[in-house]
Amino acid sequence: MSSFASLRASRDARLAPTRHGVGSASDPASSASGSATAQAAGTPSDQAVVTACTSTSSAAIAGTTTTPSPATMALFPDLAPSPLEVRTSPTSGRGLYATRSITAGSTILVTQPLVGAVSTANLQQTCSGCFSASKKVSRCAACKALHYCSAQCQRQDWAQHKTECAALTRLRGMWARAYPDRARAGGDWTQVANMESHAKSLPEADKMKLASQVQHLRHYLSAATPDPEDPDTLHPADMAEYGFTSALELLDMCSAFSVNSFTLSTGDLTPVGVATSPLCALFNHSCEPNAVVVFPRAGRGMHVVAISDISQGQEVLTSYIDVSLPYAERQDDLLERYGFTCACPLCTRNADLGWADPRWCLLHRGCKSGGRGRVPNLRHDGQATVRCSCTKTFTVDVPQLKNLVESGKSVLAQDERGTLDPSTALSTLTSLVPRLAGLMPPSAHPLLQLLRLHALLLTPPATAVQQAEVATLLTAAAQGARESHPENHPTVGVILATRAKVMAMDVDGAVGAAGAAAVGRPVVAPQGDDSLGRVMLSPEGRRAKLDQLAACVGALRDASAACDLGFGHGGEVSEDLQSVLVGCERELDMLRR
Ligand SMILES: C[S@@+](CC[C@H](N)C(=O)[O-])C[C@H]1O[C@@H](n2cnc3c(N)ncnc32)[C@H](O)[C@@H]1O
Repeated sequence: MSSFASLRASRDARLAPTRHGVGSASDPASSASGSATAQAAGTPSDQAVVTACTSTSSAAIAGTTTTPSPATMALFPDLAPSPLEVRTSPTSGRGLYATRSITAGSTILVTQPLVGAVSTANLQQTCSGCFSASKKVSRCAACKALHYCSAQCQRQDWAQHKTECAALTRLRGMWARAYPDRARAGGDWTQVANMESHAKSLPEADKMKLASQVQHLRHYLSAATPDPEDPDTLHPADMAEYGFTSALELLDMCSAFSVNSFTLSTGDLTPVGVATSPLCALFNHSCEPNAVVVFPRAGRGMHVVAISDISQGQEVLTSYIDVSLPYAERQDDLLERYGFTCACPLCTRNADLGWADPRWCLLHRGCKSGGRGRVPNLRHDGQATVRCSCTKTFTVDVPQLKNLVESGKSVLAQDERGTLDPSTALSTLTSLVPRLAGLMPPSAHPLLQLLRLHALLLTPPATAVQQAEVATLLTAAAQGARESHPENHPTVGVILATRAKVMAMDVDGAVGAAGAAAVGRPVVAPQGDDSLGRVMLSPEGRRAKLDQLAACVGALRDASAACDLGFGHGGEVSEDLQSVLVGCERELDMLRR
């Protein structure tokens, strides 16, 4: 975790170059997005910032004229060895462009996040040093808030954690005194200043939310150094001490962190917090990205991986949101948090009324061409007529559909907040998932996410029947994810990896029961052990077992190939798959002899 420990020094450091004109005329972007100081002072750069923030078209539009941004390049030495350069487009501000052709699966950039923070819900099972998810973490004895997987991680994080540790310790004590019942129950500043902020163009209500965050921050910063004469009162920190001269500057900084943060995730894409990297924040967005930001190995930084071939001069685009969401939700998220309307090819396609987006469509039962129709307006009362891509129409009971979709979203929201009760959720999903699957394909929202959650709640499977059920759920999820994500997206790899590992599990003594289900064979029960402890099988059982193991090996190889491209040839998921694969191949080999 990073803190504001060196804020004052680093702000001082960044003020000098800003005053001497980092934003030169040859680099309009750096003056456009400018420094917080310049914007607050009301220089001409203000207008440029507002223009960039309210742009409504995508950087991905072919033919958009771009200009190089050498001053921004100079700010980021990590860019020098990468095949990327900063250019500015009139529609989306600065962005990163390929200086040579890049093939799918290549790691384009590796960098350490400047700031990383584990979210509250994940604090107790995630190391705040390397951000790996681990059951064996020890908490910081002083603040009792952060956890570490090793003494080494804790030592390395101490320089960052020291000030916040003091603040958290004091805040914990104050909170316990205020709520005794509840307590019993339970870088580089120049780069930061260069991040885009939308503070000035935000609607009033959003500004108020930001202002409340600023107040929290001021209290938090002062908490580490109590007033000796009044230690029980928390006074907001004097931000002038940190180099801020106006409230707007502070709003700007909080807004910039919100616009430029990334989901911090484990090697298998499980979200555990937020990370900020001013360098990675230079990537513009597309809902059909050609690159992804991943954290393939705990503690080894964030990697930007190409998921399709990128030609020289093409903009490298990542996605700021979950690309499997329907158009309306993607647009809402992007407008609310990032202040722009996306006009990427996927969003543009939504205007084609003859196209049923796999993320938001209904199955046309009995359609010979497997056609689908667009989900009607869920505010519609009663039956709605839906046109299938085969041109025929079918009807849908809208209130019933709305009810199912909303129940699904509510389960997902509980899961995101960390308030999900697993046994209640399991019983809800056992009836909800098949009902939704009768109406929509697995690629549609929220069915795709529910299939994954249902499988997760049944993992590790307790019986061979459950094992087969998990494999079936994940087979559907993988099929859905392929349709709702760009090719080679690591999410598909992670689903395939989970499925393959479940198939290879030894449940009820019947190895690869899910593999049996996958090839339509009965589960093979062992007939006992021989004198060497080897499992004995009848000839028929041996043949079935061979098929099961072959199915597992096939699934593991498919997953491995998908993860290779999605994570840039390496990472925890790929390594894990390799070790399971070696075991299954060895077993298959022995059985064949
Ligand atoms: C993380 S920053 C990306 C870098 C930014 N262009 C800059 O100059 O610093 C996010 C901001 O870039 C702009 N942006 C990113 N992708 C865009 C797109 N597809 N269309 C329009 N604006 C975009 C928006 O203003 C957004 O809030």
